[in-house]
Amino acid sequence: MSSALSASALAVSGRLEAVSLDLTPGELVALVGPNGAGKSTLIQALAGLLPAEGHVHWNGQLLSRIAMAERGRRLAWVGQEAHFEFAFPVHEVVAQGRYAWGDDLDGVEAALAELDLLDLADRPVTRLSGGERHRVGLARALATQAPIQLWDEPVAQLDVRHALEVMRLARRLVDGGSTVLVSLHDLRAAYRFDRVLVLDRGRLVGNGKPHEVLTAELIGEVFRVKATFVESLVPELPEP
Ligand SMILES: Nc1ncnc2c1ncn2[C@@H]1O[C@H](COP(=O)(O)OP(=O)(O)OP(=O)(O)O)[C@@H](O)[C@H]1O
Repeated sequence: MSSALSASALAVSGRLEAVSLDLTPGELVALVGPNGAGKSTLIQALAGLLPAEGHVHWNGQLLSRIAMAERGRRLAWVGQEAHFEFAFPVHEVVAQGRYAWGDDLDGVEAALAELDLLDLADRPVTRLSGGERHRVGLARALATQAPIQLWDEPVAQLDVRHALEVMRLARRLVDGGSTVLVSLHDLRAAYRFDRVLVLDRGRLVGNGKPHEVLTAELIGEVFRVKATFVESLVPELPEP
């Protein structure tokens, strides 16, 4: 099996304990765990944004040996905080996703449309709502056209329709051969992923198919809640 991104014994002192995992092309992977479990730390370490022990390889190549611009073409990261310091218009922020490609604007318009930002394209990014800013961050990552997308809690602040659209986008990307890793707190949503990783106090305690990993027992141990499997309201996007 070819591996898009693999981590071996990835560790950050006090935050992440020797995590090893493989992310394969065409796979939609959820990362769950309680507050402080290390989800953001793991995502940042995988993206090479945080000094960490251990190794991250991209298709067998050490990520740290890959030049920055090349990394920017291969891997996109969306942080948990959608904070923008400067009042650039939304379309310019999204176009920043193209820097690693030498400033061509390929896909910027499509990314704006995908994240429902066309009407906000000229608005300074500092004058958007929290959810709108998150969508700008996602649009910028999408504009990179990087085959590995690492998204840290991308839907936590989105309304139900935009959240579903982001999940549909993630599914379309993996159907096209990309690898998408998404951290989230909604365990019901995690059930719809191809694979679930569970972090608990910096340790990877679950890695497998949702129904194998997200058992009532593990949920009880890790999240300290009682989980029961019942029918419930399921919002879905209407047929196109
Ligand atoms: N900049 C930092 N310096 C030192 N420790 C940090 C830093 N950021 C986070 N931590 C600690 O590292 C641990 C993991 O934090 P992390 O943000 O990765 O958790 P998380 O699973 O993403 O949590 P959440 O669900 O609250 O977003 C926590 O104990 C946290 O307090």
